[in-house]
Amino acid sequence: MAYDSYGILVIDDNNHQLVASGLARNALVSRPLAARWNQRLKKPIPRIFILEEASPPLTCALIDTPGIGCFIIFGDEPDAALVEFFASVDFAADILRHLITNPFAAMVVVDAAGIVRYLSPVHERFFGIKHASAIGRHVTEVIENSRLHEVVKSGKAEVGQLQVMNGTVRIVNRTPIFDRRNRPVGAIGQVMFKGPEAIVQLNDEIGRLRKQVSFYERELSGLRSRSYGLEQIVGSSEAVKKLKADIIKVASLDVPVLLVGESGTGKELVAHAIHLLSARSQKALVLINSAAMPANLVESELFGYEPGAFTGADRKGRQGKFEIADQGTLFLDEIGDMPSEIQVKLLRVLQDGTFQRVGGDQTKKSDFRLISASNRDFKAMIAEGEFRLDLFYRISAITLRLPPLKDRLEDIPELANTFLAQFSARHNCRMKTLGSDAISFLQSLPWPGNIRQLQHAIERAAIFSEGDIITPRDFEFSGEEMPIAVGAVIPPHEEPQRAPQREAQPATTSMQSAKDQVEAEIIREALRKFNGNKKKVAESLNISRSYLYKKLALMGDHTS
Ligand SMILES: Nc1ncnc2c1ncn2[C@@H]1O[C@H](COP(=O)(O)OP(=O)(O)OP(=O)(O)O)[C@@H](O)[C@H]1O
Repeated sequence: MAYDSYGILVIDDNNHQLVASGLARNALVSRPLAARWNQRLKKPIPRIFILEEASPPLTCALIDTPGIGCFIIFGDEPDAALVEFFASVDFAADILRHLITNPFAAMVVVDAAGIVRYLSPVHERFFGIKHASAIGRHVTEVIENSRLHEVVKSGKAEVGQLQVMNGTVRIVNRTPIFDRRNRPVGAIGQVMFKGPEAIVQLNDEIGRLRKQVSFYERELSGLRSRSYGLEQIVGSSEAVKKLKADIIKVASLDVPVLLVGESGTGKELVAHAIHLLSARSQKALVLINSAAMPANLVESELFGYEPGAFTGADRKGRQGKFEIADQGTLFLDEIGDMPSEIQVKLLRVLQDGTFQRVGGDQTKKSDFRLISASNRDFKAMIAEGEFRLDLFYRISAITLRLPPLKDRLEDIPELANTFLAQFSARHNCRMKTLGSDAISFLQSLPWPGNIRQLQHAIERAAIFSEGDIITPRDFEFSGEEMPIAVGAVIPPHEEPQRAPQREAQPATTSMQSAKDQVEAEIIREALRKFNGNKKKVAESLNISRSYLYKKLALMGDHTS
């Protein structure tokens, strides 16, 4: 059927067609419209709808007054999305009105030539221009820094851009508009007027994130350049000199090495140095901490697993640390905490280098060098049957003993200065120095947490000290803050070493409460490390279990 472009059908209550022009002269159009009009009380007619009965379907609009209906018929293809919107939302017009008059998001509409066709009232007020006076002018004459005319040309939306207008920064969205044949017909600009304070907040947030990014960049470059070589092991005491000489000797021998020493003495640092000085340095150093891992995961972590080996397993299966460490070095930290069933399996791997993945039956081989570490007493563990003697022989072909900090107090100045320099480089701040009284103070302490504890104490003092020179006072607690690790967990039968007496200080009470707080923190940390296992906590801190329970009661622990 050949259509005119438009049609009008006016019809009254008695179904008399008063006007039928254009498309409405065709009975295939007017008849179904008349039928709808006739049924309108039973089935209301939307303001805009598609007349599906016509072929092809036509878009129609209805305007009615009591007794008279006027259908306007559009010959073009119907715009399904628009018609559907108008047909299904009976407050569609209110939405449109809201969009163009919203006081918080002003709108400007330009045509394909960049001429303003509409400017919302809030925008007019903002620019101080008379109502409707912008219409017909090029957008660049009306709106400072506008790019809407460019957006029409490029056809590319610009979202969330900052635009300076009237000396104020606003966030704008610029969107090109296309007709149904995808031809650019104009563009709309939306300006967020609500809450300029939100922009200030956003700016602050961006500034904060930028700082954070640059902090992590510095951290990362520090990590990358960190060679973990011998030079990382700070100290010139005889004990450290001997340790370094031993590391050089054992590194080139391709045999297992066991590192023993209290927590925080630098066992991991030494493992890195041995690996870097060995013939395997170009391959991976794979780290695994048996204590930090739930017992049921140790096996799959070490040996890997086949697809579907257990619930929650990766569908593709996964390589274990042994496989990953092939040709390289495996650092097994806290080996003393390894469950006994895994000890047997580890022994087999160390004997012939073969193993099977969990859930698999294929024998795999890996050639790695084992460095293991522990702060536990192997003699006692073997005597109690907690650690296999045959495994101990296998892992300890060479044993290096790391000296505790209390045996090398002369290294404290060098270590402390290194930590201060690292701290200032990491946080991009001026380096503080330690006064000689602060150094003697640090040298008077027992350091059960060894170098890690010293490092934390130095960093804390660097943060909290007021001046550029750190004094002994800066290692005391401030307000509710934890004091630095002045004391330690001191077994009940031992007397703490006394810190130098300082002026105007309620010495006894503050030292006692400092000691209590330090003990509490160290106990809490150990509880976290050993998942609340009090036997292990007591062992690792070298205190009796009854003393631990007493302390927990004082700390208000109700799990004891
Ligand atoms: N000689 C040293 N020179 C400089 N830094 C050191 C030295 N020894 C240890 N550290 C630092 O002290 C911290 C603890 O060291 P590390 O983790 O190697 O100790 P660890 O003996 O493996 O401890 P744990 O038994 O608790 O795992 C690390 O930040 C490390 O860089």
